[in-house]
Amino acid sequence: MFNDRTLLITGGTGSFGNAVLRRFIHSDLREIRIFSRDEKKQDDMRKRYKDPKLKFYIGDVRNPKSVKAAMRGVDFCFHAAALKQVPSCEFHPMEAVRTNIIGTENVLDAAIDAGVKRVVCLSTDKAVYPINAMGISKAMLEKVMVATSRNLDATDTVICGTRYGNVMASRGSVIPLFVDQVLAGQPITITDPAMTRFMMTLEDAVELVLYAFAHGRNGDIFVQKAPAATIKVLAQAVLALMKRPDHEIREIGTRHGEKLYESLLTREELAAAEDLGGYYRIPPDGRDLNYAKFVEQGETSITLGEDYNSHNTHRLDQTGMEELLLKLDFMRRIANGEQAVAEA
Ligand SMILES: O=c1ccn([C@@H]2O[C@H](COP(=O)(O)OP(=O)(O)O[C@H]3O[C@H](CO)[C@H](O)[C@H](O)[C@H]3O)[C@@H](O)[C@H]2O)c(=O)[nH]1
Repeated sequence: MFNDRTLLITGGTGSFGNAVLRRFIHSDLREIRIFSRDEKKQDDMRKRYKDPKLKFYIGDVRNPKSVKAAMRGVDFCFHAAALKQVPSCEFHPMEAVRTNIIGTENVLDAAIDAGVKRVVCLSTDKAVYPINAMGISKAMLEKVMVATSRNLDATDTVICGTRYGNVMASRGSVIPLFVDQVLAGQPITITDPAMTRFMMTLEDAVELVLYAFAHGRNGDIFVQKAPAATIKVLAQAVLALMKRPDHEIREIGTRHGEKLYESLLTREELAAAEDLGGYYRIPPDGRDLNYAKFVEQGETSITLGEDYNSHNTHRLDQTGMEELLLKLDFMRRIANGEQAVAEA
């Protein structure tokens, strides 16, 4: 699939980078470059994989020089470096601007200059109708990606993107939190029982990026269709698997910057998207900067439909949620009464 080429993963020490490595360390890639700021995590990875194919680059997407140096000789790039925490971006929005927006510009510029063949940028459902600084900065990442992709005809580079929802049981997320609360004998805290979230595994996220890698044209954004569940059903499913169905559940209310449901496609995008079965392809807007088209003429089709969101997608009941949870190694261990640590 990779044909003896070199892959660079920005933010490669995170859970996505690790999932890619678990899958492709023994593939036909010649070299995998891990680019991140985190010396300690790079060292842990070096020890864990012990593979000469892996090369480590200390750097920061905010620093164009460091990105440029790592990009030389690269064929493919997965751009996963980001500030992802909603609260920290909310209090430090300019940090999100520097990493998620300017950092993306730096990565794309360096990739184009280095003649990288394919770049896939990772975004999130929180970028759709964004209400918090993290989502807004990721929406701008997408805009930077699409705008840059318009000018690539004379180059060898294709850049596209993916959007995915919450990764189930990632470290610091709600599933390991519920598990810890049960094990500590504390009530499970749920924000709003009716709140819904898309449910995706880390492997789903890797699949989606590979799909984009294989099929993406300039400016495309790919979305995976995914089921969703209410937080109440999620809590009940976790308790059932831990054989503690009567454990106390406490409602704490919606947190700052949080939505009742997440959207993966706006209705405007859904009207233009290509349905590929398990995925949607959102093509870039092919119009040029002709203000008459933007300002004086409209389209009626887009006002009729709905967006694609975690309220109107396939809804899991408790049994479905339990089945999905059991696909996670972490949750299988917990259900067996073993100790387990959530994915980084
Ligand atoms: O004590 C809690 C904590 C969370 N939730 C609910 O569980 C769902 C998922 O919450 P997570 O904290 O697991 O995930 P978020 O959707 O809030 O976002 C998380 O994933 C994002 C990436 O998409 C960012 O990394 C973000 O900072 C991180 O919190 C939400 O509906 C939330 O309201 C509860 O019911 N109880």
